[in-house]
Amino acid sequence: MTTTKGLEGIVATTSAISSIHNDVLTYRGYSIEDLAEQATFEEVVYLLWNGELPDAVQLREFRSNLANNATVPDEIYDLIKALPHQKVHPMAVLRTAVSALGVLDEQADDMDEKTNKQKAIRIQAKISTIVTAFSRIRQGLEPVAPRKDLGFAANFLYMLKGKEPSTVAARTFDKALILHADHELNASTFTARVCVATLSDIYSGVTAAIGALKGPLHGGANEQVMRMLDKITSISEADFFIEDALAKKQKIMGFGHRVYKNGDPRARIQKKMAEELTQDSGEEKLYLLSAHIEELIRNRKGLLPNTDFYSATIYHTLGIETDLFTPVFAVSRTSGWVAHILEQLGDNRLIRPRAEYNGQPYRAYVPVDAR
Ligand SMILES: CC(=O)SCCNC(=O)CCNC(=O)[C@H](O)C(C)(C)COP(=O)(O)OP(=O)(O)OC[C@H]1O[C@@H](n2cnc3c(N)ncnc32)[C@H](O)[C@@H]1OP(=O)(O)O
Ligand SMILES: O=C([O-])CC(=O)C(=O)O
Repeated sequence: MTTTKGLEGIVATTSAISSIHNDVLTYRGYSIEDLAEQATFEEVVYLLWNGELPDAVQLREFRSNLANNATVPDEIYDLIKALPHQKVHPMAVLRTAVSALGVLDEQADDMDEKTNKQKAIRIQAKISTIVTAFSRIRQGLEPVAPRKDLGFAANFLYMLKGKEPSTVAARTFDKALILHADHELNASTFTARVCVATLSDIYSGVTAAIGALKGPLHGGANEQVMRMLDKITSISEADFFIEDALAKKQKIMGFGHRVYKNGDPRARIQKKMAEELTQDSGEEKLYLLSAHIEELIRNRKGLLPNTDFYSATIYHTLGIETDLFTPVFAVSRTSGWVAHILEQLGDNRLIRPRAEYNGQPYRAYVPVDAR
């Protein structure tokens, strides 16, 4: 048996959804650069789930399908209100609420492809409503109902703030969602696939994936990046802060990657987005600090930023609360999880690897009185 710690380098499945090859990331064969520049998030979700970009009619229908399914049942609002708002992490709320959506969906256990795709639409559409409702409820505000005339990205920001976002904000957020939509066999996607490969339902798969995304070595890193940036109040402080963290053998959040060793292509796009957005909004200080830290870590450790690093600057500048950064990632990545769940179920086999045993050798049982 061969084993590598953390399954590094192990090819665990075939997949036709996204590819990372020579540090180039593609979704269904389209480069992430082209999609981020030219597509909308809805087009990308359709692409991930169906294998092809939609034509104009298909896109219109898909958009209205999402918009028509964005309202959540009252039980979800009641559940969110009943949770201890000030103490609980929004990712824990999201995990609980998506699981509850499954409880309330009478078709949760219908496993045919058509019904699974309808449930996929329902989950993708409702997840924005859940995240934004939680944010408002914990501030003592009423949740804002989704609007049918807004695109997915604009609707999220509208439900969060209660007012329509600017065109720049909506487009920047749309692009950010595209960049996070899928990423081959990352930890949360693998989790989703393992879960549904037992023939468990799609809600269980997404709930399990949310749990895996929450951790700071994965999606949770974007929140930790912002917490770090908040602690460093000026560029002149950054050198000391980073040196100190490295001396203490702490990991610098938003840097390093299991697969990319020459840099994450998404981070390059996000860096430019962060620069433009912060210049536009007069918050350039945060971008300049981030760029300085990137330079420091590159020189000190040879490490490059991953997709979580500049996300922090972008989300913060868009006015998103820091602990909502990872839920925002989940809103986008749901599209990838669902694509992988559908692919897994389309040609399923139970996922059950082996463990190389390194415990005690075979030994005789000793009765409790004799121990
Ligand atoms: C969307 C995403 O999930 S992107 C990843 C988000 N996560 C983060 O940003 C958290 C910070 N980064 C990390 O912890 C890691 O780089 C990971 C988890 C992303 C990848 O981990 P692995 O492939 O297991 O690499 P591993 O943790 O073994 O690191 C290899 C070496 O680089 C160092 N290293 C890797 N990342 C960092 C970092 N961010 N800061 C400091 N040192 C680092 C490790 O300490 C280790 O050094 P050593 O060989 O001297 O012990
Ligand atoms: O692929 C990974 O290991 C982590 C990552 O970048 C992602 O999920 O977007």
